[in-house]
Amino acid sequence: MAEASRILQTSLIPNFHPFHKTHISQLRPAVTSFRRSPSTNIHCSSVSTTDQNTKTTPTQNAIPWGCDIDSLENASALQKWLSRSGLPDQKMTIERVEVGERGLVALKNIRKGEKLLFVPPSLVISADSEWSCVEAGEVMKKNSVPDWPLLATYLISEASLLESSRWSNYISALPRQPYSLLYWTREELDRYLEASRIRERAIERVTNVIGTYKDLRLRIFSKHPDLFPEQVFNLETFRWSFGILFSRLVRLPSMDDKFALVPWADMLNHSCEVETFLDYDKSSQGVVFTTDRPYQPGEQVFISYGKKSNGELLLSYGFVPKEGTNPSDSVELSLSLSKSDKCYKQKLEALRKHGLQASQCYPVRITGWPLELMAYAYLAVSPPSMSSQFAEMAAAASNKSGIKKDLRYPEIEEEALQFILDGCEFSISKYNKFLQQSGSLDLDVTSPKQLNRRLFLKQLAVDLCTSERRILFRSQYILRRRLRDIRSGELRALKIFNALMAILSDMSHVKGCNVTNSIE
Ligand SMILES: C[S@@+](CC[C@H](N)C(=O)[O-])C[C@H]1O[C@@H](n2cnc3c(N)ncnc32)[C@H](O)[C@@H]1O
Repeated sequence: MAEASRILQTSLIPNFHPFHKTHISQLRPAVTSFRRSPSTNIHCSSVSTTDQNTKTTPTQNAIPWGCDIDSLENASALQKWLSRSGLPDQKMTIERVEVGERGLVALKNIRKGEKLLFVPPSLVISADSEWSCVEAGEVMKKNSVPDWPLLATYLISEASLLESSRWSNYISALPRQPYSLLYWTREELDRYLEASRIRERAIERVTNVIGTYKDLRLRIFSKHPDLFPEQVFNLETFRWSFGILFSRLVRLPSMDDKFALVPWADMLNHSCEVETFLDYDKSSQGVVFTTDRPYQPGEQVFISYGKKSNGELLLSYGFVPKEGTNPSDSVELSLSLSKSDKCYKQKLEALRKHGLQASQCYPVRITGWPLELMAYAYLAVSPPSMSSQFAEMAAAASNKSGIKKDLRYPEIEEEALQFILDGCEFSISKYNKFLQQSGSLDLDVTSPKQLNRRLFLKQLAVDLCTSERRILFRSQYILRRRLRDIRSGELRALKIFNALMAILSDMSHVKGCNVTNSIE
């Protein structure tokens, strides 16, 4: 899943908008993990988040293909089929693992810098793959459907053909219900992720999946009901196929950035320590990745799904790395212009010129915040007398390159830092509220199955919120310290100034006296 991850960090754009790039690499054990007990069998009943017309019914929820997320039976059938179909002998095998339930484990000693996998292009699913139902493929291509919706439809089409599809062994080993926020209900997102910006990202993603499905239905499926019957091509099957794409699709740089599902390679789990990624290797003519560390027999082999925050990993893959283990972790801090600002309109206009809004989100990391955020803060606090600088502040607050970002306005530095601190503290208070309440959130659940699911989702949310709050705590500490320094510096300067003034006034008093005296 090297590259699969690249795509996942982007949001799905309806109406066939193309997806952006992402990155994938690889890794090793020890780092990540959410404690998912294999015995905790969670069956999520998914419901559409926003769209009433396309709300799913319970009967639609059961996807008649795929397997339980930890099924080794189907995985070993996949392994046998791949070997028969041209996958060379492997130094890894699929096993049940601590991190990620199923994963690839070293069978032999593996050296650092060794190439692994060698999945031939004939075993890779991409937009160019042949459709078992040739007519359906032709219709999709005639309509120039972009890669993501095309692949989502392809997967459903092949899955519905069961054994008649050449991919049946692959599809049988895919999770029946991928872990992903796509499977959280709106109520669950609101309940557990209220404090985190990931909630909005998840809602947006679900909305986009629904939009994409409706678009396909309107433009294509409704015109060819024989090829795309609604019993098969419906919102629930699209939720599944997009869930699979979000958690497994990769981009292969050496294959013209082709998006692909790479059977076998997509059994590799993620760890945050590795930076190499899957790619097509021209010399061996297969999809490979190069290890960046040695592995011993029995050790799980990892890749990286890209430099993603914990929230992004939860969004696409349904897990949260252990607190403090993800160097790419960040939290979205939301800041807004004050409506009571005398220059609100002027500032908003300046922001809009650069594609920004009155409220903006910026990623804050444990190591600090971006220059863009500081520029936005300057703009938000700047007085009317600085209106001639609004344009440069707004430009620097945007993510456009080639613009000077490291602006400094010492005269409003303190206000700007206080503004960011207020934003952090407001956000922290939301996390505090959720984390304090989280113990009592599930008391009303009576069904044990539902309780399992709820506890599981809640634990993910608690892990995410704890890691996001930790970053904010750090920022709060840094901001308070800087403000204290500024203020104590100012105080010192003020004291010196006052002392000087006192001396001067004494002197003039003495002089005055002298003058008076002399006049006298
Ligand atoms: C590309 S698949 C990897 C293979 C997957 N474990 C399987 O058995 O099908 C990605 C999925 O694996 C799981 N996963 C990967 N890395 C993980 C990690 N570090 N911790 C927990 N789950 C992980 C998540 O369920 C994720 O959606």
